[in-house]
Amino acid sequence: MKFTREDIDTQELDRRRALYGPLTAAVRDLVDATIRTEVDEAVIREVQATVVAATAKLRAEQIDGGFGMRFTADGESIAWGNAGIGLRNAIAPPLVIVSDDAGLHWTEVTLGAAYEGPPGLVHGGICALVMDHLLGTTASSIEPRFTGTLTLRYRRGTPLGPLRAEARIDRNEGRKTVVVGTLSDADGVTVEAEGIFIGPPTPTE
Ligand SMILES: CCCCCCCCCC(=O)SCCNC(=O)CCNC(=O)[C@H](O)C(C)(C)COP(=O)(O)OP(=O)(O)OC[C@H]1O[C@@H](n2cnc3c(N)ncnc32)[C@H](O)[C@@H]1OP(=O)(O)O
Repeated sequence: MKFTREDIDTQELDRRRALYGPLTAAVRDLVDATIRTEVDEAVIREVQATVVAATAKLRAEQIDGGFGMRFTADGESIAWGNAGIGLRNAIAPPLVIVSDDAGLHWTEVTLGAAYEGPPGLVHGGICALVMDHLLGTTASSIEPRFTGTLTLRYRRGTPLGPLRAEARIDRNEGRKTVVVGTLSDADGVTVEAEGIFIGPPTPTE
């Protein structure tokens, strides 16, 4: 697994956020526009050439493989390639997860055309991505946990549009943390989730 330390201060972190965040948002918008455009063929071909040229510019200098998980000297995590929350990942919705003192974790997100499965509904795998990340973050609120088993019950279709997901720890059993949660639209719950998240063995195990 790729965990690395970035020797940068908060000011530099903010500068990079301000640089890459808008690029990612523009690419995300491009994905949505690509799905929904009705412009004529000549414009499609022109845009394709423009996008190919832009991609070639970005490829002029690249890292090998994925972005990995980086940490600043202050312990702040930089998971910018992450498929759920990555600041530099246009595939990511992106999720912004918040929590309260009572242990509730939640995220409010709008999923558009790029996340469609059945017509007008969110793809089941995308629901799983949202719930895996939210429940995993909840499980990892004290120490890191990996998904062992994720169980989802799709109660009804999840419409594209604004959604809210919530999670809380149900119980801890040694290295295992069981987390439960829901995904909802304005009319109520669409998906129920339960996850068993496993931590690394303690040195004595
Ligand atoms: C930190 C920042 C926030 C991060 C948020 C992250 C959110 C996203 C989370 C993810 O998506 S993680 C990526 C998807 N998951 C993986 O890739 C995990 C792949 N699997 C593994 O690495 C290992 O199989 C795992 C760490 C889950 C367990 O391996 P171990 O060798 O440590 O388990 P072990 O066999 O020692 O079993 C320990 C306990 O866990 C139980 N267990 C093991 N695997 C399990 C499993 N898959 N499901 C349920 N329980 C499991 C096992 O029965 C046992 O229970 P008991 O202690 O009660 O006997």
